[in-house]
Amino acid sequence: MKQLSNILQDIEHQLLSGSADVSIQNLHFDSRKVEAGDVFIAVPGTHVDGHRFIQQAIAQGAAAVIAERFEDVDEGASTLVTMGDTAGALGKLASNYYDNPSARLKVVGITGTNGKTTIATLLYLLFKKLGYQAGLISTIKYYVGDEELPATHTTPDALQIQSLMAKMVEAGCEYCFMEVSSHAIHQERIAGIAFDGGVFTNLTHDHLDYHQTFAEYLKAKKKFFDELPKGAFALTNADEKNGAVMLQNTVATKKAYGLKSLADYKCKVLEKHFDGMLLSIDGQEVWTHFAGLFNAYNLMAVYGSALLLGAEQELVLPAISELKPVAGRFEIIRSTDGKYAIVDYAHTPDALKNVLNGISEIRTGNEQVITVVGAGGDRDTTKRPIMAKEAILQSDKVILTSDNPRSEDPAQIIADMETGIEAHQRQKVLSIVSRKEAIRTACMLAQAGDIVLIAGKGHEDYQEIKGVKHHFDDREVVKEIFNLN
Ligand SMILES: CC(=O)N[C@H]1[C@@H](OP(=O)(O)OP(=O)(O)OC[C@H]2O[C@@H](n3ccc(=O)[nH]c3=O)[C@H](O)[C@@H]2O)O[C@H](CO)[C@@H](O)[C@@H]1O[C@H](C)C(=O)N[C@@H](C)C(=O)N[C@H](CCC(=O)O)C(=O)O
Ligand SMILES: Nc1ncnc2c1ncn2[C@@H]1O[C@H](COP(=O)(O)OP(=O)(O)OP(=O)(O)O)[C@@H](O)[C@H]1O
Ligand SMILES: N[C@H](CCC[C@H](N)C(=O)O)C(=O)O
Ligand SMILES: [Mg+2]
Repeated sequence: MKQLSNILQDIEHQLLSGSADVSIQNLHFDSRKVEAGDVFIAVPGTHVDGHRFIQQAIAQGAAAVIAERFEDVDEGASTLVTMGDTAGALGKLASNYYDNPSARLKVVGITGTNGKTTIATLLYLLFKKLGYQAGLISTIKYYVGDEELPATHTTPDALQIQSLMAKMVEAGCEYCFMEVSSHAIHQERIAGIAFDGGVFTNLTHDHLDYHQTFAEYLKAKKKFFDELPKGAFALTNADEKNGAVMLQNTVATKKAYGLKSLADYKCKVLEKHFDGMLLSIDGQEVWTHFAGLFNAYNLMAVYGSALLLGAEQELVLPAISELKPVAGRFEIIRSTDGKYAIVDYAHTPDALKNVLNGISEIRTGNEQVITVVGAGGDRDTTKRPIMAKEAILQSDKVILTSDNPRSEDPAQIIADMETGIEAHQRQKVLSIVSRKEAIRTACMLAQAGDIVLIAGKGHEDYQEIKGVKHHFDDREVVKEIFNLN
């Protein structure tokens, strides 16, 4: 059993009352989970301040409470400790609690607006192919070696991260690949992790509801690289305008991948097809099962990271050649009469533009592109009209529909998207609130050879309407319409 003093190691704090030599059970930052013998850490949140729940945690038998301040608190039998920034300390406390698992793993964090899940998942699969045990923390799933666990967040809270990493160490993993979201950086969910590498993909419009301005969003992403330790690598996208900015103040070893600009890891696209691309990576020809130029970038991030982690090029390239697309990322479903549906998780203007670019690159003739797209409720509203605009620019027909409306009125979200449409484009657009009906209509409008892009939900197997998650899977809906299985 752990003592409170064990978890306070190397963290500046003041003991306000009680003893640090008290035995402790579990750590919690949610008072509702506190049981006798646990430690409650009060952190300021985005909705309420966790400091409001200190008395409740004490009443539930907390052995200790760690907070930035105590106001009108009757400590009872609990030890009280104060420290400057509890949100920042949470990860370190948890790391101490689990015997610093990240120091025993090679941890690579991937950040940027788009491509994180793809790169993290492909790195996990690549290192498994190379014969290592690895862990994955990503939007779709968490993996501890081969054990699959449901994902709650792209980057979960600090306690969950450290607990997952402890399980990875226990399962014999050597590597951990994790997505690092801007929310996680801003909320310090990643504090206390000993990173061995950081990867930057790109920075485009998203999450401005949370970060308010693009400059703040950029600052959050950059903080990740600013705080990487010496000895770690910082791998960036040389062709992205914010790529160099990200590494401006890092002490980590700076490296870059790219297709156009000067870079340490270089790539050329030799051939583009529906079922893959032929790439030249550092002068070596590699067939890949990925379509879309953006995936050449993702694969270069994977390749560069693998080499920086010490893997050998002659083993990495053949393994890359065997990798397959990640669930719901440019997933192609073909009907028996020759129509193509592509299910893709593009839920930002830039991702939508890129995925449509990807489709344009492989169009051979007069195929029509019909795009079905919505936008999530309770999320950045400013991206809605821009997403509609991007969809129209590269589609012959667009059906605006619902994504996850969450607490919002789906018709209003569609109306917000419609403001991005110009009068002369109106005849190209249909609005259908039911996502199933929207997909059905698109598939009916399509002729043999045509491409139906179903964007926004990718791997998701639910649709959240008025706070309730209903089972819904774009891929299942398409297969039913195409009479497959
Ligand atoms: C806006 C946001 O990011 N919120 C996250 C945040 O919660 P919060 O700050 O809002 O919590 P709060 O309700 O204000 O409560 C503050 C504190 O009081 C505590 N509390 C609260 C009530 C109580 O009775 N007792 C108590 O102790 C809470 O446990 C918390 O510690 O901290 C929580 C714990 O880490 C997260 O679960 C929660 O994620 C919410 C659910 C969420 O939806 N987040 C999304 C936006 C998110 O993080 N997304 C990114 C991906 C984005 C992307 O790149 O696409 C992700 O990494 O998943
Ligand atoms: N490198 C890239 N550049 C631009 N767009 C991309 C890139 N990689 C993927 N995309 C597009 O973005 C979508 C989301 O990809 P992915 O899930 O890998 O990103 P993510 O960063 O994990 O997103 P999230 O923040 O939602 O977890 C894909 O379905 C594709 O349309
Ligand atoms: N991680 C993103 C996922 C968005 C997926 C899209 N389908 C939506 O619901 O908006 C978010 O939570 O903003
Ligand atoms: Mg992701």
